[in-house]
Amino acid sequence: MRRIRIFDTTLRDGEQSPGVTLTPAEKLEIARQLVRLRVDVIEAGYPAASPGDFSSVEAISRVAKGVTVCGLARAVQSDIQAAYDAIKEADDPRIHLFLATSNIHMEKKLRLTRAQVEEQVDRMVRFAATLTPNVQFSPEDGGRTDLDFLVRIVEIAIRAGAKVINIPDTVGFLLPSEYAMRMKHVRDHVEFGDVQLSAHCHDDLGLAVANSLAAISAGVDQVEGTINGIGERAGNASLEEIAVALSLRAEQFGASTNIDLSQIVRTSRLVSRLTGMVVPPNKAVVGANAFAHESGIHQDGVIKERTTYEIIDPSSVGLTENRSLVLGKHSGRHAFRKNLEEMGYVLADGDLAEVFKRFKALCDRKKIVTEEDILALVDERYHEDVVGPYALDYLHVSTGNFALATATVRVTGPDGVKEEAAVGNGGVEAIYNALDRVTGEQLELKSYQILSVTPGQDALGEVRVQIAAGVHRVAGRYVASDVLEASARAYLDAINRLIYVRGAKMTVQN
Ligand SMILES: CC(=O)SCCNC(=O)CCNC(=O)[C@H](O)C(C)(C)COP(=O)(O)OP(=O)(O)OC[C@H]1O[C@@H](n2cnc3c(N)ncnc32)[C@H](O)[C@@H]1OP(=O)(O)O
Ligand SMILES: CC(C)C(=O)C(=O)O
Repeated sequence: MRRIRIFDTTLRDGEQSPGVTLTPAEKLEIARQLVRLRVDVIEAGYPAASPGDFSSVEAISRVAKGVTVCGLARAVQSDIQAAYDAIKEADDPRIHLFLATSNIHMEKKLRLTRAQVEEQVDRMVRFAATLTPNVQFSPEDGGRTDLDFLVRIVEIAIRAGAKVINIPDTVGFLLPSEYAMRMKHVRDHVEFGDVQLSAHCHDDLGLAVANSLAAISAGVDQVEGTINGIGERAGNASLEEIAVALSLRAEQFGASTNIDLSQIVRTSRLVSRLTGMVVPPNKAVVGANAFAHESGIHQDGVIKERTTYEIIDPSSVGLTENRSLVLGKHSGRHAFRKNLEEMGYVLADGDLAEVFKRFKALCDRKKIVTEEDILALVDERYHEDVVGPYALDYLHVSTGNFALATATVRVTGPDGVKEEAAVGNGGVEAIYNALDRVTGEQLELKSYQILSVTPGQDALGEVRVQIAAGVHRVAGRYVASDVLEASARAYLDAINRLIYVRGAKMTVQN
């Protein structure tokens, strides 16, 4: 059986989702989980994009062992050099460079002729190959590139030293049969030798996974995608869907992957929490309803025999019942550490002590502490690595059903401690008006969501917000047992990230 290599670009193309800004510590945590998931390649970011991106990719290269770590670069020397400098300590560093080859991109965006693009591909792939033997080249918008020209470009890239050729359907335009034909055509018309062929699909027509699977049937060696299908516009191919489809229908594809399917649900939840991108309930494999049966006939069938209506065994993708851990206010550090290890988290002593302290505080407020509660506490630890300029010291909200709500906040910021009060139509609006006064920011609240981390009246509430300020759109989130406190802190988190995105200094502990 052929082995398909899984190339994860959650940290690069996934982070290109509007509103998603991951901190270096959050990226590192996702990378660690991708190693547990056993992906073959982690595209860790775009090192030339910013100093923050560079240092995240560098940190991931040092920590993510046993996988290929890849950095993206335009076909320009400075991007390629930055990519190499960031990944050079990885076990297997890969430079991924791209240059658009469709007529529309060459004429309107790059303003280059075909001859110039050919020359630049040749020169830049050769340059990348002087830095590392593991060079991947992508003719961007390969899905809309003239086929003869595509063949020509692939020949040039291979001759110049590329070891992986990725043909992206950058704008998600192709149908599965067309994408498969394109892959076959390239393979049939170019001498590949041991060079790998790769697929990279976008979901503009909802066909990213179908196109990726069609490419596998057509013989590609590698597929690229993201966890939960996040990414530019409508997103990328969902890696978890591809991995499960390949596992379930291995005979039809004659292919398998190295993915540890039991890590899928955990990975999906981590990515959703850290990116703030909620997984739709009806999403295949990882949606909340993916294994829920509503109608009587289905329920009857599943009770009699699960496989009447379930083609995937939920436990195979790591979906275990939310077991209530036998952990409470009388539990000690050892039991807590052991439970965390069973969930896949191995924390350093200092981190463990911090999470344990929060766990004890939570036990005072909550009767039953579940696995989800503890995962939320662990995630919050990473979350606090964003040491932006603003921190909430004090919050008081007064609200009812027939008067304006009032909120008083005290915030430590770049100019010291400030206190403000404001009114609003509800508690949250009052808080946000007060925080706007404290920070002096002109913000537009684009979205606000409260999610219950666990069931029950004493559940932890997670608030996710998206704010816009000028050209920037960023997300913030916070988990707390009080939703008004979570609302305030999520908003401040978004403001801190906004400042980070604008290039302000941020302290991060790796
Ligand atoms: C399909 C994809 O997902 S591609 C990856 C997308 N990811 C990103 O863009 C990462 C984040 N990007 C960034 O931080 C910035 O865009 C940077 C640092 C890469 C470049 O920033 P700037 O130098 O300010 O350029 P800007 O983004 O405005 O414009 C892009 C320039 O690169 C050129 N360019 C675009 N693609 C390529 C390429 N593959 N190789 C070489 N040049 C390219 C454009 O033609 C344009 O050049 P021009 O300034 O001569 O017109
Ligand atoms: C950089 C390339 C591979 C890309 O992301 C795309 O074309 O969608």
